[in-house]
Amino acid sequence: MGDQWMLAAAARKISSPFCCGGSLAPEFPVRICYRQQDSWQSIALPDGIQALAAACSEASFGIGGERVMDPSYRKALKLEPGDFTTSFDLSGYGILDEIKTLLFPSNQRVIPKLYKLNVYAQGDFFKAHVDTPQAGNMLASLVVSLPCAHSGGDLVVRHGKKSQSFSFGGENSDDRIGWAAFFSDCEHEVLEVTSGHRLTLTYNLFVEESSTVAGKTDFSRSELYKLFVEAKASGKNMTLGFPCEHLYAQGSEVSIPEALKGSDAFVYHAAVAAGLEARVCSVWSREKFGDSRFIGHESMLGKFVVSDDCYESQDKESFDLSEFLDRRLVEEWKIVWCRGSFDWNLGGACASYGNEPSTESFYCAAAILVTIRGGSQEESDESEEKESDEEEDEDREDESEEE
Ligand SMILES: O=C(O)CCC(=O)C(=O)O
Ligand SMILES: [Fe+2]
Repeated sequence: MGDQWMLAAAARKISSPFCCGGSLAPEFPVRICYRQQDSWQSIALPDGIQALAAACSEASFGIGGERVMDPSYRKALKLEPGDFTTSFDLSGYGILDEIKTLLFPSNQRVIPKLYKLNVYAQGDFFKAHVDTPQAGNMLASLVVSLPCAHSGGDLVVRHGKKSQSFSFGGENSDDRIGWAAFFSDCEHEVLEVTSGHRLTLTYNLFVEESSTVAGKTDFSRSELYKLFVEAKASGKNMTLGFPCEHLYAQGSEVSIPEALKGSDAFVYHAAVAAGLEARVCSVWSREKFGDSRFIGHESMLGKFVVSDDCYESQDKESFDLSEFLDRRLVEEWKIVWCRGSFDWNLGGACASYGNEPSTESFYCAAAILVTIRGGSQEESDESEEKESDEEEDEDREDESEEE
């Protein structure tokens, strides 16, 4: 089916950002009240940063289930939310509205939870990691850099082959607030602070379940939507598969479509807007957790590809999940993958470097499956067989073209 390449091309054209940021001048000095042993101290930034730093403790991070203090990977100071209060009011500056517009095209309700205060002094940094999902509905992270003179300490966020830097330091860093938000599965790092103090508040951004408010983004203006409409009118029966660009928290307790991020949400909503049935499947490996099965079953994120079945490799050593996804799902479930060459990001970030230790929460690969119901079942079986033969041929052709 040639259409699948057109659908793939249209899906690739969706340019939904994976991060965003900005800067603003606070109307009033930002105050911080922090606990110092048995008393509380108050400072008005940018003054008092040395004393605030002295009240902080060293910041840890997670490798798998372990909490690690390793100054060669992360060197920074922290205060827990219970140990400080601040006059900085996130809702007062329109930052969340901007994040919602750019990162949440399906208009989910976003709830920020203050996570930490961090001080990065000269020579401090945080190497590449992803933010450990605190729950399935934690989709993004927000860093707010408070007024404090410093240089260096850029935040670099990566998503696939793309990368974006946010620089809060340099001139005016003592009287401006800088911020950056990104989907938490995107790898990011804080480069070394070369002078002064980089003072940040970090927030986890959660979406509220069943909070999608229709009408903000018009999905029907996209080329993808038009192709979905054509596919629906074609009378064919088939299931189109779109590998997700983002990773998703395993065991997510949020139901679709709220849990979807950026361009993945766009694909889902364009299909639904075209009157098609869309669902999300996800795949993960339990290998690192003492159970070497590849499992697919019902999840709150949506239906797994393989429903309640467990897929146990006959030969665990040679089991290749990418192969499984690419070939067996095409052969057995007749999924027509709409994508160019795709490197399944099989939760590469899972259970490795996180900002928190966790063996329970990790990210997994996901795909959006769009079902087109056209003719009768008999016709559908025939056409599916034919489709799958043709599409395998095309797949092979495509691969050889790309090589
Ligand atoms: O401070 C920043 O820009 C990012 C910090 C971070 O990645 C974290 O605390 O997990
Ligand atoms: Fe982080």
